[in-house]
Amino acid sequence: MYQTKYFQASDNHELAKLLTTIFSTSHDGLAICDRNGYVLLYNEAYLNITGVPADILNNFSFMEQKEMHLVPDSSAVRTILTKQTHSVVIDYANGRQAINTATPLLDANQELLFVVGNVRDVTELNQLQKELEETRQISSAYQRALEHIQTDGDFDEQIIYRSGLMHRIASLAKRFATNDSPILLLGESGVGKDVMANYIHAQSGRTGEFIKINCGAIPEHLLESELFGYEKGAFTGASQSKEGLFELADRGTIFLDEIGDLPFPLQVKLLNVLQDGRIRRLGGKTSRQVNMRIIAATNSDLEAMVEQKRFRQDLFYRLNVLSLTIPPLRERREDIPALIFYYLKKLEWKYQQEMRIETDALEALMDYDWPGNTRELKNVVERSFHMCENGRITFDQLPASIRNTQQTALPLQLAKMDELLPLKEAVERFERAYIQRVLKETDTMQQCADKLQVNISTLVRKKRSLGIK
Ligand SMILES: Nc1ncnc2c1ncn2[C@@H]1O[C@H](COP(=O)(O)OP(=O)(O)OP(=O)(O)O)[C@@H](O)[C@H]1O
Repeated sequence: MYQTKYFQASDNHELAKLLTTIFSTSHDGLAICDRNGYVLLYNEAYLNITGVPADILNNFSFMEQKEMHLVPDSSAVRTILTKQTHSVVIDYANGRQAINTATPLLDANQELLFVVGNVRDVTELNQLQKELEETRQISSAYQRALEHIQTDGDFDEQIIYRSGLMHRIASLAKRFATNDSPILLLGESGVGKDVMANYIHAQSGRTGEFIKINCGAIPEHLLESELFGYEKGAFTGASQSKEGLFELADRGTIFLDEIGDLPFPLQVKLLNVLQDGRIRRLGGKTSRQVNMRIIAATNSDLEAMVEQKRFRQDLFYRLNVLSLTIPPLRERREDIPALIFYYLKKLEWKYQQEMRIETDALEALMDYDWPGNTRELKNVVERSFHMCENGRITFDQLPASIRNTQQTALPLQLAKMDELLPLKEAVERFERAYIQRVLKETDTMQQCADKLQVNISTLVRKKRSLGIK
């Protein structure tokens, strides 16, 4: 301590008052204990930073608090044992992180009188550092997404990915693109089969058109004439002849989406086209050669359909020469931020409005399982873009299904428990997980006890018996 020549405390009372003011207004937590670790004095900041409730400090020594796992560590305990100054970084149960320093005060015989503990909250500092790091990562993801968008040009033909898994699939697609064999694209709805088909066509160097038809969306009797075309008079109403989609796709690509819905009679016809590359219009007498690439896609289990005799085995083998399975988004989570930034960028350009996404919102989007895959993600980003205020997408604006991922995780995990346990153990597991979750969501033990509607000593006992640190 430094003292100027002007300092003169008139008596001990005045000095005590001065020290009390310093003690109670300090932003650092301060706690003084005796040689047995019993707390003698502490300030408000100590309670706020550590989250240890006053009645615990008043009744339990630092050793007992550590033993009961009320605090993860204690520099005071180390100082009592060694009579040396100790500093430790502690992550308290309330989520705060602090540098906890204990200094011994020794008497003339080098015996320990008191330990002075100082707790400096570094949560915000670390949080700022973490956010800075995240912002750096986000902006580099942004940058990479932008570079990708800029180099590949047309927005609508983009396949956005960052995962190694998609990288391998896209490389394979690029290799497949250059030959003429049929390609079968498999994967859940919304994973990007359509986008992949477009990409393959764009990479193929084929000069003709990319023609898409959804085999499940057109009634059977129309589908045949759509695909093969017809000659004048082929059926009532055929007043003129018309080219079919196969012919239109000459020198290009035809994309048969939902191939599993192709009616059985048409499956034979498609097989013939695949075998000889020739088509004959309805009512036509001659067939003509077409040079088209066939890409088929489905989210059904075609092999199961073959077994159930709902899909021809020979056609399945013919289509399945080159197949690509696009994994669901939840199996390639690195793609999620890249897709989010890609869609945000598109919207920013369209609406000429800058948009930022807060870290916790981004984290929630990355944790979510996306049953509707990229299609669902695109809709969520678009909805959030329009709902947000002040150019920031926040966690609260996300759909409830995404916000609740964390909350539903616990019952789901329990639902997935396949071993049968004695009831007592099962209840204990649940209690442990539940208390840990509420501890995470609250700042102090008191708040946690209030949420659980138990008193704090019950909570302390439970934590101890369940081995919660
Ligand atoms: N890798 C990707 N990059 C950019 N956009 C994507 C990507 N994957 C999917 N999308 C977008 O997600 C939406 C759904 O994709 P797509 O229609 O290709 O899925 P799908 O697998 O063909 O679905 P379905 O089986 O229902 O037809 C589209 O708007 C598409 O632009």
